[in-house]
Amino acid sequence: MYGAWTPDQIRAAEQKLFARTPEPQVMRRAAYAVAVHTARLLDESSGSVAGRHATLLVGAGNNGGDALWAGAFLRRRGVGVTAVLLSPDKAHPAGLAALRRAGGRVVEAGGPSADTAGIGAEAADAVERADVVVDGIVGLSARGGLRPTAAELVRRVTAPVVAVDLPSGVDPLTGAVDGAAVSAEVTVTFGGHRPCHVLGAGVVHSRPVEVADIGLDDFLGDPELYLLEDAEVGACWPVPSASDDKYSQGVVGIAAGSATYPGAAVLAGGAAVQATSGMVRYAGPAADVVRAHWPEVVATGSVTDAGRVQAWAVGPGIGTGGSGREVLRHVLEAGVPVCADADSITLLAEDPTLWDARDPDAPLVLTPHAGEFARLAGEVGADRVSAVREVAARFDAVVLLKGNTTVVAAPDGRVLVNSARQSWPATAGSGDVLTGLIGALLAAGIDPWAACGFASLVHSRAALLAATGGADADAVGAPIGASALLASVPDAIRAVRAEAL
Ligand SMILES: NC(=O)C1=CN([C@@H]2O[C@H](COP(=O)(O)OP(=O)(O)OC[C@H]3O[C@@H](n4cnc5c(N)ncnc54)[C@H](O)[C@@H]3O)[C@@H](O)[C@H]2O)[C@@H](O)CC1
Ligand SMILES: [K+]
Repeated sequence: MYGAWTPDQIRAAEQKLFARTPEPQVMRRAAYAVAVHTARLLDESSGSVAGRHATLLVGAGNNGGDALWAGAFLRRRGVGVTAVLLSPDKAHPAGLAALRRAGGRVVEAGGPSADTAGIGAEAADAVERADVVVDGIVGLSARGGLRPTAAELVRRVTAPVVAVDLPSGVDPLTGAVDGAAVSAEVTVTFGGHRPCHVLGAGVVHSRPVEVADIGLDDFLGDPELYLLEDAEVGACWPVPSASDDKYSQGVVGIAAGSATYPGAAVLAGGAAVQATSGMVRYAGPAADVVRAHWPEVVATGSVTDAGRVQAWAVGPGIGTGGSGREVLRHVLEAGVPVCADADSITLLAEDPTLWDARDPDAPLVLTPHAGEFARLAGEVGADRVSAVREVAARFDAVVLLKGNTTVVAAPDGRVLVNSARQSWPATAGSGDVLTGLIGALLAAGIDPWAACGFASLVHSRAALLAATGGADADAVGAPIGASALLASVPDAIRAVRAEAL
């Protein structure tokens, strides 16, 4: 897992770092990393470094300082450098002096020759002929969308962009974009990810993020967010070993579907079958249909006569009436980890006495989409991380909020996120598959918070593989249904396990 820290956490860590290493030296380290990645991008995109032209978009603070120092380093590589100052009187003095000493040009964004859009001729020309642009407009102190001049300059950029710390125009904390924002070919950040690199539109605007070491690691503390890596999911995914048998990997019970809606039971049960080698029990009125699709599932007509299980997944398609409520109550009383999804969440929101049925020692996982979350705890709002963290603590449950970026909060405040990169999982029945994956991992004894993260990563990977026919993340895809997603689960598990080798 790797972490993402908020601007406040980063600033606090930087203050501790500056007690040991002078700030100007830290900035030069940061700027040098920016210069290295800018030279690499120049080489990749225009075939050479020396003789090429880099244009720096320089804001009023230290983000601009990084860009100016990076420009000075690029000058040593024979790159022509022009700094476009958005706030000439506030541009970082030392960085400006360093760039000038190194033979860089400095122009104002506006100035007397400004056109109707407020852009001066020299600035327009610098953006026009850039082979690469370094975005030093704003970083950790960004507030709101880009200001008009910055937005107009960014609109005119056609060359590839290296974003310093984060793409300007993206909210550092939520990743939200309100109006214009830089789209970077690469983002160079310092010490660790920021939330905006992994949340909302920020994921797309940041593209790959390179984390430069500026000596911050010792001072960062626990991150605001954790991110899973494929390799660790692959390393932890339960697979049978010599000493295993059909019981030892955990038996999961699936309480889903109804006679009228058997599909959810087939998808959730199938996902549990594909996820691990443990036995899968199904309990509910869709037993015949489930048996027909998955003969390995041990199916019974009701939860009351289902055998022992190590975990339950309950909810999809059970309905929000009396029978669904009794199924949920029985499962909550079973005293094993429960993944409650779909109708279960609506039932829990409508009937608070159901919480009393819960065995206090048995972990509960809730997997709402935004609508179910709202029923349970009100509208999510822009800061999804804080909302999910608060609800997880309130209900003493692991809460997985579905979305393009899935947010998983544990009752103790730990939050992990998984970005689906594209939106292929947004299809009917997709949630039923996720529930089956989570249930199987809970039965295998995986920590509920981690189980949600692992399942979410494999689920989004399966969707991508199904949509692109097994190609890589940026390949062209086609819309999929949940059955295709389910069919790609084994490929997704193989893919992440292969990364672990
Ligand atoms: N303190 C340090 O020495 C270090 C800081 N670092 C750099 O410093 C940056 C933080 O610098 P600062 O805190 O000085 O502030 P920024 O450089 O992030 O922002 C500068 C100014 O831009 C203006 N601004 C805010 N929102 C804007 C928007 N939407 N559009 C246009 N302008 C906007 C504000 O006046 C703000 O003070 C980091 O992102 C990082 O790049 C790194 O070099 C690491 C070392
Ligand atoms: K920036």
